[in-house]
Amino acid sequence: SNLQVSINDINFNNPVLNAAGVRCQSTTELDAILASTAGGAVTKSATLQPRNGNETPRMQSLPFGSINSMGLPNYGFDYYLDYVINQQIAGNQNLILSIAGLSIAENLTMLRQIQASDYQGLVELNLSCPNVAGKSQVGYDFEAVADILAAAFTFFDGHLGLKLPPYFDLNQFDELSAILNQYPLTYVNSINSIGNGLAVDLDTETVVIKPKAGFGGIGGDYVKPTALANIRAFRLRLNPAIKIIGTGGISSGQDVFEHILCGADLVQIGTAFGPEGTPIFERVTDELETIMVAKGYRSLADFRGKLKII
Ligand SMILES: O=C(O)c1[nH]c(=O)[nH]c(=O)c1Cl
Repeated sequence: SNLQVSINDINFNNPVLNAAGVRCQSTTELDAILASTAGGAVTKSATLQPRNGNETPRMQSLPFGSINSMGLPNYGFDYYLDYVINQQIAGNQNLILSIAGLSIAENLTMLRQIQASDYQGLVELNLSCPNVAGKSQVGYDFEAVADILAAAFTFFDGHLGLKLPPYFDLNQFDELSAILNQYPLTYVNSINSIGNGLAVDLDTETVVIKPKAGFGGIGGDYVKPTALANIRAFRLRLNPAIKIIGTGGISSGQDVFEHILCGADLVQIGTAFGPEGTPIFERVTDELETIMVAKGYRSLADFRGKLKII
């Protein structure tokens, strides 16, 4: 079967990438993803200056997923811009440069530097980091989202995607989609972790991560129903020119199939990529192909967005 996808003339051999944040902070980690079956690689969300991030323990695996409050540890914007440009020079177009400034001004500064550079690939503006103390997720402030997009598109003409937090109210999908449809966005990526969850250790009767008194973003199996709902809701509301990347709760070919059935063009794996490593990409794409063959689908377009109601 044909697993190929194109996003604005950028061709992917298969739809399965890593999600920003897991095993993608260093060039070594990013090279390993590109050397694997993954359809492409996403960089750890960058801030203008390098950051150490929050105190440890800041990520724990849980029975059905993960909890994290990493606090945006990264080697700084220049490190990642250099990497994606070098990959572009080497002929690789399947990179996504993720940025997560701590202010609207910082995000616009990074976008201006990208605009001034030779980078032609995808840019993911992360509006949904839940783990910087004192900073609420921009994605939950619709006026701030509108302000940042209005400012960005006065100068930025690259391929801009938005990484959004999960929403849980249908009126939010209506209201935010009406804003997003006003801009030439390349894609929306739903979802980021479900912010400020809590996990408990029965033996010690403590929380399991140190930052923010144990509150952190939840990922993995726990979040798949929320991810599928966000993908479906945005697909039904957004301009078809705005593609969708599905993230959240993927650890099998079936999960990928479900994300694409709900409307995803590409998908990203975060939590499950941690313990399994790069072999997950071959396993998951093989499982997806097996499902497609069993169902008689020859391409992703045969079933993308075709979830039926009953
Ligand atoms: O704490 C983090 O670094 C982090 N953790 C997440 O779960 N999502 C994000 O977007 C980020 Cl930026």
